[in-house]
Amino acid sequence: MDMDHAHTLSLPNGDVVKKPFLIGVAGGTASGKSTVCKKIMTELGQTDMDHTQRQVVTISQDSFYRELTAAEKAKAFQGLYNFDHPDAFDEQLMYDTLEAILKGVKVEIPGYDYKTNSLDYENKLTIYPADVVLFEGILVFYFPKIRDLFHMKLFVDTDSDTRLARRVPRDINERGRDLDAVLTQYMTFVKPAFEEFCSPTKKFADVIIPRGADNTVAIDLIVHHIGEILRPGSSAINSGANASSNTANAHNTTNVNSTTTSSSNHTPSAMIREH
Ligand SMILES: Nc1ncnc2c1ncn2[C@@H]1O[C@H](COP(=O)(O)OP(=O)(O)O)[C@@H](O)[C@H]1O
Ligand SMILES: O=c1ccn([C@@H]2O[C@H](COP(=O)(O)O)[C@@H](O)[C@H]2O)c(=O)[nH]1
Repeated sequence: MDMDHAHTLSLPNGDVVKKPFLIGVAGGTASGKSTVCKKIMTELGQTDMDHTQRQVVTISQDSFYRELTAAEKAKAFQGLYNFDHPDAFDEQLMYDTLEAILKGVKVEIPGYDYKTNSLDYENKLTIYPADVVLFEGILVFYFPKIRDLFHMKLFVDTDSDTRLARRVPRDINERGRDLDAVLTQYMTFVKPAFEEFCSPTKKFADVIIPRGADNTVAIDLIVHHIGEILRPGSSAINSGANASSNTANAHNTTNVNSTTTSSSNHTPSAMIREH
């Protein structure tokens, strides 16, 4: 297979397929990862479009949870299963799937049913070769081999009180949980695992988005950058944030403020790392 152009791959049989630009979107639970992805897709004009025609698609890391045994499911119903530990995910399947996507192969990904804690093969998502693939989840930067596949890495940085305040009603209203189980799971697993496994991966991000989807300045900047990358003839895919140069220096950041004044007291709209 020949990687002869920034946006396409030439197959040995002469076919040319799209070479997607892969973006990782990490962040704590209920930080707004899905909402940020939706906003990016909307701003790139991808809503109200047949999914086979989409240039931008979003995949959730939750589609790569390992299947639970009956005993594990019984624990999960009481909030006593650790879904926030890296071992809860099928790392190899995640890697193989992203590799296939990067090769322009059409893949099928199951949905995830939070009410039954299981993969949902009735609601599969077919990923057709796309220009941009967003892969979102709490631990998408945790696994080094997977981290190295991303051309761009975003971290949605929402404070833990706000995340908990969002998670409780979401899990009760949308994920079929009761208050006791939500709080038990949060205090026993979610919070400690965030500190141990998710939060330390923030240093790998190219762009940190404080306040998530509320941060329209950061989202506009990201959308503009993606637009530049996708522009025909652009060489941007091979520069800047790049899958082959994932040695982001945690100290090498530029703060982009939402206001024109640059007082150090302002929370930055986005922190863009320079490579
Ligand atoms: N900026 C925001 N303001 C208010 N509610 C939000 C905001 N962003 C997300 N939410 C809500 O918080 C919950 C979690 O958001 P979601 O995007 O699903 O987070 P994640 O994908 O990180 O788990 C959802 O119910 C969503 O509607
Ligand atoms: O069956 C499950 C699977 C996952 N979870 C929790 O979901 C979050 C990750 O999803 P977000 O949308 O990023 O919040 C993770 O913290 C798991 O604890 C679950 O409760 N049950």
